[in-house]
Amino acid sequence: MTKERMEQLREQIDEINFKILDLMNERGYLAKEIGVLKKAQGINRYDPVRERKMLDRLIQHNDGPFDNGTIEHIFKEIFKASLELQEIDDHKTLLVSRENKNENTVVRVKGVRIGDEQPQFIFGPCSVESYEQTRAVAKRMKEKGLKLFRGGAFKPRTSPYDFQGLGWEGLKILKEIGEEFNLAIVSEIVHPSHIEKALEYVDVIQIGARNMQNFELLKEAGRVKKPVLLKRGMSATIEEFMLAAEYIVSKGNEEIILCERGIRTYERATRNTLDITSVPILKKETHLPVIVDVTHSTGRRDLLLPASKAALAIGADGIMAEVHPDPAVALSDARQQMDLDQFDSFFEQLISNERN
Ligand SMILES: C=C(O[C@@H]1C=C(C(=O)O)C=C[C@H]1O)C(=O)O
Repeated sequence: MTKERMEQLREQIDEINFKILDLMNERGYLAKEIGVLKKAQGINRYDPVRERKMLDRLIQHNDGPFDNGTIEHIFKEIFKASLELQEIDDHKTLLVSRENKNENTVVRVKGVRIGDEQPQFIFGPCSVESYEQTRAVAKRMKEKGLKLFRGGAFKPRTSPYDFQGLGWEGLKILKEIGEEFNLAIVSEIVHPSHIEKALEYVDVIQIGARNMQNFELLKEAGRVKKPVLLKRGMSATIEEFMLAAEYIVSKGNEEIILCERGIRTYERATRNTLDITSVPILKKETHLPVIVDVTHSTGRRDLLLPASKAALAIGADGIMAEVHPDPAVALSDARQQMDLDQFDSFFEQLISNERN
């Protein structure tokens, strides 16, 4: 008997659920229409006075069993959801989003296709310190058939007393070595007014983590026809990272490589915390290639190989890492760069892992 009664009651609840659902959606359409009218008149969508009046009237009519606080709470949720519904129509689809463009963007640099099937590798010293130091790394890369060479000439350093890079002199060295070994040069540019001139020297403009929200720099990089390697800011959310890329694309340059380089957390065992799941998230949310900088994220030589394997396994389009002929005397990042022998064994193990 009680069992039957319970079934009956549940049936009634089910019916009421459907009625509430239909009424909620009917209400949603009305709220959306009000949203359109408000937008046309340029008035604020959120109207707390109207909300207060509605809540007061509802409470006056409330005969229980729910108490007034609960009714207020439930209806406030409905108002909030209606407001969100009004705003969804207004969200422009980002140009960098998969929703806007389904196929992968493939960035082509000197015959290398980044974001296509094959993973790609960008190696080189943290900073260009001299012609000889830079050339030694480039030579080793050439021997491996590698094409993408990184090297910092303009170095945004935390301390003004640390090595600031060789500047234009460094870019000249990179250009010369790039020509000698037919390598593509990836180097950071820090000032919007340098972008134009840098086109003569680099094949990929890097925008570093500290400049991810330098909006003038992003806009300038968006105005040129040159691939951009955009690093995630040290404390940037994935959404902020995507919006930084949007700045570049919105100015006309779609050739962007996103680079996850670790984020700042409380963990001190690594230099930064490699946010490995940002890779599949960015691949899903955007159509841009995503690479992982294993050097800056981990800050530890012993983690370069496992972090690289993890990055490729989770879907990264490439790996970036730092190599120096004599890391102990390097002017920047001495503790985390690989020497040439370590580089040989790192790369050998990485590609044999890829082959298997
Ligand atoms: C729908 C409106 O816009 C918003 C949503 C409300 C609602 O869901 O009832 C109420 C006030 C506004 O914050 C409106 O102004 O009527």
